[in-house]
Amino acid sequence: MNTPPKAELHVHIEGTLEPEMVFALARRNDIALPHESVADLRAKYEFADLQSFLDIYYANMAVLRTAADFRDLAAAYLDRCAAHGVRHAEIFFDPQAHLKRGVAMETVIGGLCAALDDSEVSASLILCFLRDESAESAAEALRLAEPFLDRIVGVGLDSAEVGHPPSKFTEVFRRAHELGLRAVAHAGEEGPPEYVREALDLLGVQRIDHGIRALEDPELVERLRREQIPLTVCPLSNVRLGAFAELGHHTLPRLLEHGLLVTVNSDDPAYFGGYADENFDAVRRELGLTPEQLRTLAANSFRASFLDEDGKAAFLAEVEAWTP
Ligand SMILES: Nc1ncnc2[nH]cnc12
Ligand SMILES: [Zn+2]
Repeated sequence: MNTPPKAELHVHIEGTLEPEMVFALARRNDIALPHESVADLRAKYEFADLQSFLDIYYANMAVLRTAADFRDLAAAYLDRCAAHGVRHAEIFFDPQAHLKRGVAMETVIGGLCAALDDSEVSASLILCFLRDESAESAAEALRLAEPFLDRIVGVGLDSAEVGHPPSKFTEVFRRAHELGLRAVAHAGEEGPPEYVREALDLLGVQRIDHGIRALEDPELVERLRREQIPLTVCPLSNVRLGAFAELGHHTLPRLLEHGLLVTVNSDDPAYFGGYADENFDAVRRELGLTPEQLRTLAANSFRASFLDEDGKAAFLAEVEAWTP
């Protein structure tokens, strides 16, 4: 599979927890699992919607206890990036899901950073707030992260979308901006186009994660085009969570035709059947994207990143030099 060098801007590190690692960490931490085998666990990865995925995603996370667990998780993801042409990664993590289980912020960030510091892949961390938890809980997570702000590039917003509009988190995003952090938010994955507008206008985000439902609102599409707001689209995720019946029905080509700054990402690759390179290959195969469109998607990923201008230029030269 030959795909261009790329950045991954939408991956949840907890979503890279492969079933084999669930079992290995359960053994290491002496945790009993309600699954007979790796195959038994994997057989449960049939999702009707976002919530049915989130239920098992949060349950599996219970095996992550120590800094070494978080290090090993991130190291496995970054090794895979290095082997498959992901040159830069901006990695989401969900600290509230760990704090709740008694795992300290320092354990989570310390473990993840041990892997980042050891990797040849350029990488940074984005702290996500869980939108189905309270705004106070999000503010507490940000407060606990303040000693580690030099290790975090930005904040994000994820988990169950419908019924949890961005407006709920205006105050904590205001605080994040005050602390000098960048901001992104999941919006328009299952939620309405209005949530995309709120994320832009109330949270001041620089990218929209998913954003696929924006297409229902022509004025919003025009704004996304005019302002070149990046969308981090996750094709295999959208199919596995039921937004599209099959990949051949995905609206990625329409987003590109509208002139939007679209990127392709994996979201939760251990659950959705493919890492970033496999998402690139799948859209090439199933949507007939041309090598030049793949090059555009890869160039967009660096343009939309939080790298500095020199960093972007160096990676963009690699994309330009790629031969299909
Ligand atoms: N696709 C997704 N949407 C919202 N929250 C998530 N957390 C992990 N994956 C997610
Ligand atoms: Zn996501």
